[in-house]
This record gives sequence, C-alpha cells and structure tokens, in this order.
Amino acid sequence: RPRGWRSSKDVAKILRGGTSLRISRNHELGSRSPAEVSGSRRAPAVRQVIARNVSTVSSDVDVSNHSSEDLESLISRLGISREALVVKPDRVQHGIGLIAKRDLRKGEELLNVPKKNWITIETVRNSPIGKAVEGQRPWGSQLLGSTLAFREYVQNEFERIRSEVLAPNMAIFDPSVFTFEAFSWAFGILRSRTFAPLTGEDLALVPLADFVNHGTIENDGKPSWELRRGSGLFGSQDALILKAPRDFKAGQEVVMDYGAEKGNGQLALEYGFVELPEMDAAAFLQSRSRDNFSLTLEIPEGDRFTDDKLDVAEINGFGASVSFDIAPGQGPPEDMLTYLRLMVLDGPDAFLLEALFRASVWGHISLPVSRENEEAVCTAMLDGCRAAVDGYSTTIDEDVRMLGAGIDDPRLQMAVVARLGEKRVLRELQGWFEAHLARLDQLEYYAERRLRDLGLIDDKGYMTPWVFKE
Ligand SMILES: C[S@@+](CC[C@H](N)C(=O)[O-])C[C@H]1O[C@@H](n2cnc3c(N)ncnc32)[C@H](O)[C@@H]1O
Repeated sequence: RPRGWRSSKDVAKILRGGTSLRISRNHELGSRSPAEVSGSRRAPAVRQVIARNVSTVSSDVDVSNHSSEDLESLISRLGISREALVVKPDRVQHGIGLIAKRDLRKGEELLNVPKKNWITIETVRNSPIGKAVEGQRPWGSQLLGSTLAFREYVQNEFERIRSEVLAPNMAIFDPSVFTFEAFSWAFGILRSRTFAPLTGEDLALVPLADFVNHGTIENDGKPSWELRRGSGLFGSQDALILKAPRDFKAGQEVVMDYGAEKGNGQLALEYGFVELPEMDAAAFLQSRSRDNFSLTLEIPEGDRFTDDKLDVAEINGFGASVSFDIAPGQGPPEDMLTYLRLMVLDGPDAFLLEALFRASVWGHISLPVSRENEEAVCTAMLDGCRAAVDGYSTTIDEDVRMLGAGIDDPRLQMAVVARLGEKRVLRELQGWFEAHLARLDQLEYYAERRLRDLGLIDDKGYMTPWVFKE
C-alpha cells in the first residue's frame, strides 16, 4: 500500500520504500530514464510509494525451446573450440547454466569471450535495424527504482519506441512481432543478462558468459568477471573474462554471486528470483544476508529552511530525496543519519544553515547536533518504521509460518521472502533508533565539540582552567 511517513513534528517525510518502489509525484517518470529521475538534483519530490509487487516483472528465461543442439551450434557459431572450453552450457535447475567439465581451481579462467561475439550497441547500429533505431539510448544501465516504476518506465519506453521507431518502419518491425509483451520480455532479458561494466553506452550481451547462474559465494566480494582491454594490435580486442570464484568439481554447476550487496528485493526485480538457500526452513529463517529495505528520505517542503537544506544537500551530492539501502546488522548508514539531521534541523540549531557554514555544515551534522535534533531524528524514524511495519498485510510471524508451511506458487514465495526481509530490516532499524533514543544523554553534541575544539573543555568534559603564563 502506498504510505507516506510523517514525523510527529511533521517535518520528516519518510516514504516507505520496500524494494525502492517509488514513482514521481506527477507520475512523470515518462520518457526520462529512472536514472535521470533519481539522479537529478531537486527532482520532483517523491510523493508516492507503491506497494511491493515483486512479481509483476519477471525476467525468467524461457529455455523450453533450447535444445542441446542449439547450445552446440551457438558454441560453433561463436568460433570457440568446444574442447578448449572448461565449462559447458547445459540444462540445470534454473534454465541453462554452466557445468564444470573438469575440476576447477578458484581464480582459474573459465571463459574468454572476445568482443566480436558480443551483441553491443555497435552490433545493433550495423544491423538491418540500425538506421531505424539511430539516436536511441541504450537501456539496462539504470538502476530502476521499483517494479511498478520499472513497468511504467517500460510501458512509456515502448510507447515512445512505437511512435519513433516501430510505426515509421513497419517493413522492418512487423507489428505482430514487436508487441508490448515482446518488448517487456526483451527488456527483462536485457536487464537480467547484462552486468557492469558492460552497461550504459558499453551495454553488451555476452553469449556463453550470460549462462552463468547465481549462487552465494563466500569470497572477497570481487566480481568474477572482468573486462580485459585489447591493445588493438594484431587484432587483439577487448574480451570478457569469467573466472572461477571458488573451486568446483567436475560436473558441478559453476555459479557466481550476482552481487553480495543485492538484497532479495533487488534480485527479484532484476532477475526474477530470490535466494532460497538449500537448507532447512529453520536455517533459512535465521539467514538474513539478503534482507534489505530501501528507505527514501525527503527534505520537507514548506519548511522555512527548505531552500537552505536543499542547498546543503546538493553541495554534498544529495538531492531533495535520497534512497538509502539498509542491510541487516549494520545500523543506519552514516550519510543517512546526517541527511536525517539536516531534514529535521530546526529551532536554535538552524544557525548551522547560515551561509557562513555552507562549506562545513555537513561535517558538523555528521555528528549529533543537539539533543533536540537527535531526538527529532529518532522520533521521525520510529514513527516511520512503525507506520511501515503496520502497512504490511501480514506480520513477520505470519510470513514465517507461510514459508514454513511451504508455498507452491514461486511468485508468491518470492514476494513473501522479499517482504519478510524488508520487515526484518525495519524491525531492526526500529530497535536501533529505540536504543539510540535511550542513549541521548550520553552523546556529545555540537556545542561541546566546539568548546573542546577551542580548548575550553578537556577530554573529561571539564572546563579548562585559565592558565596564566608568567
Ligand atoms: C544471466 S541468466 C543465467 C542463465 C539462465 N539460467 C539461462 O537459462 O539462460 C540470469 C537468469 O537465470 C535465472 N537464474 C540465475 N540464477 C538463478 C538462481 N539462483 N535461482 C533461480 N533462477 C536463477 C534467472 O531467470 C535469471 O534472470
């Protein structure tokens, strides 16, 4: 359910984000890319946050019509020697995956797919549809904020493409083939099969490499793929290299972590699955590493300091609204606390918004400003957390029971796993701010810090006696 958060002071508007589900006030995501929207300074304030609906976009790959001959012919068309490959694409539980042909050591090179085999923007430009799509921006690099914004964006993009590209070129784009359904499918496929750094202008689909499925890997968090730049000499060209993120035994499926930082909501949105470790239900309920909540904070409008606050936020690289990803076990990110302090800055503390402090205020408010300010931060967050938790149609316990009993519908299962993760993070965040509220008396605030900086107070908090030198 859409739900706005208001603090008791009516200054903090904390919009419930879930998997960062949000649309702009005027529903004007329109033809602007979500990246432009979320990245723009003073973007239209985010007014509405739409309920999580992780199942509306699926990027499931339809592999029903892939035969092993198809895979063989793909490899030979790529001009890759089958014998030289240490992994081979084959059917696995989640569509197609890469199977180790022999024992593989961590760090070993698995695939080297040279650029000539990628499907890049250049490939499209040089194809028969190149002329028709000239000037179109690539998709895939934008981190789309929400499933509904995602769908709205895809719909708007399709409408734009239909009028700019499809309708004027019906001879190339048969309307019975280039439908909205086909476009949505292609969009989902592109999103789920393209990885940094091959995004944005460098967007590329890399055959074979895009068969690798996701699995959790305990490693240093480094991606298992890298771009190797060719020198251009003697035909040496860029290649995408896939490396084994750990050891694999012959016959095992090689998997890679699509992003240790990605929560289940993001995995669902981008790839159409959530992580359900193959362990018993109790262990799964204990494991919280893919829990995630994306919280959108907004500088309140109509506050007498709105303009100054926006200015401060902007100077420090933030907009009128900012989303913070909250992961379990880490408490609120520091920048989030700073932004919150700025949002609720009021009363005698507002002197920090004077032009004189413009360059230094962010540093000052990165630490507690005053008891009143810190309390307002806590109250706003606690109100917001409670409202958000109350806004779900089920409780944490109910979700846990549902999962324990087993859910047959994979989409429902995905939605329940994602929403349970969100609620657990919210509950933890609530606990953090409750504890913070209880320790307000022990914090050091701006005024004391200033005195210390001026040498007027010592480390134990005593006023330094005047020392007269002879
Ligand atoms: C880069 S492709 C991987 C190859 C894909 N399995 C295929 O058949 O072509 C990413 C897609 O594979 C599927 N996938 C990858 N890892 C998965 C996992 N751990 N659980 C469920 N589906 C997964 C999802 O549909 C995802 O969008």
